[in-house]
Amino acid sequence: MKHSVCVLGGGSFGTVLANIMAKNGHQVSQWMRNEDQVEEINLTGLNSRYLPNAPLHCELLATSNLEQAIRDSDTIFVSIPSKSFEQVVQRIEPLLTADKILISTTKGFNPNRFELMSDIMRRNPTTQKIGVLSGPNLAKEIAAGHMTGSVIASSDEEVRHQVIELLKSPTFRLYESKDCTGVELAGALKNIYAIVCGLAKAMDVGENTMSMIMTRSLAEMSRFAVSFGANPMTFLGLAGMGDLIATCTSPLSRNYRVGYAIGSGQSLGGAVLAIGEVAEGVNTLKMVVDEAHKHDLYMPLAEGLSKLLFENAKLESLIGSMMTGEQKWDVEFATNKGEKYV
Ligand SMILES: NC(=O)C1=CN([C@@H]2O[C@H](COP(=O)(O)OP(=O)(O)OC[C@H]3O[C@@H](n4cnc5c(N)ncnc54)[C@H](OP(=O)(O)O)[C@@H]3O)[C@@H](O)[C@H]2O)C=CC1
Ligand SMILES: O=C(CO)COP(=O)(O)O
Repeated sequence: MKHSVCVLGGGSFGTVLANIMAKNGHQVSQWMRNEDQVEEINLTGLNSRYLPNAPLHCELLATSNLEQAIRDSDTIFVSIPSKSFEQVVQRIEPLLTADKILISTTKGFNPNRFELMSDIMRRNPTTQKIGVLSGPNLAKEIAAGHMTGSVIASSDEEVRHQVIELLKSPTFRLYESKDCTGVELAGALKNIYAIVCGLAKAMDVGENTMSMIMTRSLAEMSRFAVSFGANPMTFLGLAGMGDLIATCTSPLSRNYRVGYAIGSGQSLGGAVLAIGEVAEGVNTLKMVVDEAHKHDLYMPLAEGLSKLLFENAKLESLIGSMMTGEQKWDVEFATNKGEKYV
C-alpha cells in the first residue's frame, strides 16, 4: 500500500530516510526551511550540503511548505536536532489529527529541561500514535547502500508495523521494541561515549583500551537508563550495543570526530564549528551529568568527560575517572541488583 509521508529536517539523516521511503514507492515530501536547498533537491536530486554524492530518488519532493507537508501525510518523521525539536513540534501541533503517526529519529535531550523527544511529542493534544527510531544508522553509509538495521520502538503495534512497512528495504532492516525509553535513551547516551572514544583514538590507545571503554560505556548507559524505567536488555540490541559500536568506532560519526579533534589539541568550540553539523553528545553530556548528580548515579566516564570539556580539567582526569573508580560487578544487572535479573 502506498503511504503519504513527510520527513521534517533537511539534514543527512532526514534525507536518507526520505530517500529510502521514496524508493519504496511511497509519496514522500521532505520539509526544510532553506529555500535554496529545496530548489537544489528538486532540480538536481542532490542535497550537497548534508549528503554530497548521493543521488536522490526523482519522486522525493523537497518543500518549505510545512502546512501542506503535514496535511498530506499519514506519517511524520521528525529529524530535527534536539535543540530545535520542541519548537518544530509546536509549529506542527495545530496541523495534527488523531490518526497521524509521529516518529522521532532524533538522538538527544531537550536542552531546556530534562526530557526526551518522545516526551515532547506526547505533549501534543491530538495524536498519541508515537514512536522512536534508533540504531546504527550512520547516514552516509546508508546513502552509500551499506546494509544496516534499526529499531522502531512504540507501545502501539500499528505504529511499529507502519514504520516497518515504510522503511524496510533490501539494505535496511527494522526490528520492533516496546521499550521506547530504553531505545531512545540508548540513542541519545551513546553520543557521549563516542566523544570519549574519539578522544581515546586520538591518544592512540590500544584495542584492549577501546574495548574496555566501550564496554564500561554500555554499563554506564544501561545503569542510567534503568533508573529511568528502561529494560537493561534493550542495551544488548541494535539501538544499544549496535549503535554504540558504530558511533564509537567510525570517523563518520560527528560525535566521534568532536572527541578526536579535542584529543588532537583543538578546543571544543573549534571542533564543533569545524564539523558544521549537529553533534548531539555535547548537550547530552551536560543534561546527563546533571541528572546523574541529582539521582546519585555512578557515571565515571561521563563525569570525567564533563570535567574535561566544561571545567578545563586535564585529559588525565578522564583517564583517572576510568582507572581509579570503583571496581565492582562486571555486569551489574546479572549479579547484585534485584532478583529479577539473576
Ligand atoms: N546523521 C546521522 O547519521 C544520524 C543522525 N541521527 C539524529 O538525527 C537528528 C538530525 O540529525 P542530522 O540529520 O544528522 O542533522 P544535520 O546536522 O545533518 O541537519 C540538521 C537539519 O535540521 C535543520 N534544522 C535545525 N534547526 C531547525 C529549525 N529550527 N527549523 C527547521 N529546521 C531546522 C537544519 O536546517 P538548516 O540547514 O537550515 O540549519 C538541517 O536541515 C540528530 O538528533 C541526530 O543525532 C540519527 C541517526 C543517524
Ligand atoms: O547516530 C548516529 C549513527 O547511528 C550518527 O552519529 P553522529 O551524530 O555522531 O554522527
